[in-house]
Amino acid sequence: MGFFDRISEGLSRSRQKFTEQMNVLLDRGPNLDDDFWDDLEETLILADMGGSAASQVVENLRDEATRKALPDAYAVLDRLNDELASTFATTEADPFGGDAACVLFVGINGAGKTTTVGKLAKEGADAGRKVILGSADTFRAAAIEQLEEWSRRANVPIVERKRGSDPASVCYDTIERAEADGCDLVLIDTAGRLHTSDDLMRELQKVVNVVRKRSKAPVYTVLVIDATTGQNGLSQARVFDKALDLDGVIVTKLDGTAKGGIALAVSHELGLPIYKIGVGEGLGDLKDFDAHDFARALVGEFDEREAR
Ligand SMILES: Nc1nc2c(ncn2[C@@H]2O[C@H](COP(=O)(O)OP(=O)(O)OP(=O)(O)O)[C@@H](O)[C@H]2O)c(=O)[nH]1
Repeated sequence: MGFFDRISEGLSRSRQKFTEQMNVLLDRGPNLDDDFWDDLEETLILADMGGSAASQVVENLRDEATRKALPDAYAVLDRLNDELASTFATTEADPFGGDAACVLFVGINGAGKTTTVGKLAKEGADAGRKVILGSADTFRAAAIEQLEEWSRRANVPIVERKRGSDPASVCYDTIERAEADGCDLVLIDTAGRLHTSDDLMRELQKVVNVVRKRSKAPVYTVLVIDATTGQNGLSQARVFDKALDLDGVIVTKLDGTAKGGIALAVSHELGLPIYKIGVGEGLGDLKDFDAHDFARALVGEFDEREAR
């Protein structure tokens, strides 16, 4: 299955929900009155795209329509994909682009951090990079074993300490070993924690600070969000970003959720790029993020001529 088809299949539930709302909107005819714009904004919000992104998208389309570039609702919906795509935050710096990088994965319990680290280890090793894993999730014994298993699958080394060790010191050791062995991609898994737990967030700040001070390679702090948590993902992102000054986001479990719009909400509101998306549990189920493909998979393709 091709790349776009895989994302498209994953986002089919999000798309179905969106299309149903869109059909209700179009049943009223193609006039661009106030009700149309209000309903379009509501449709975007219902698709979990967040109030900030939804109002920006509607404002831009409304501006274009006023300039007569978009004469009716069919033309507006035909433009929607491009407008959504351009609402995602972008960046030049890509931790997985090939340059040396030290990447810390943070997020709530079960978001998919360990699985994502494992998939990235394999992807990096297959691309000929010298990868090393750090298991700074010293809280859950199973997490250490899980990461060990991924290190075997990807055939990359792992630095680990016994359960209960200080996570910051595991990071320190991982970076030392990476530098000694000439590794150019350091992937560090951290323990899942609720963003509402102040103590655990402070512990994570310490871990991030140690890594930022110690690593010679650029450090990226990446939030892993489970798409199925919907708007809660936006609350998580706000708190993690405030505490850690995030660099970007990876959105997992986009397969089978109707809440794929959360990727846009987080990226737009916090100005964070989406580095990758997870569309399944398997090794090959982590995809590069492409805003146009994502928007197309999220809302479907509206054919203006067909609708007329
Ligand atoms: N369907 C689906 N499942 C995923 C995806 N990514 C991860 N998972 C599953 O989500 C579950 C939790 O993943 P983990 O990687 O253990 O999550 P974690 O964030 O490391 O969890 P903690 O260590 O508790 O913080 C596992 O069953 C994974 O297989 C994805 O993109 N799609």
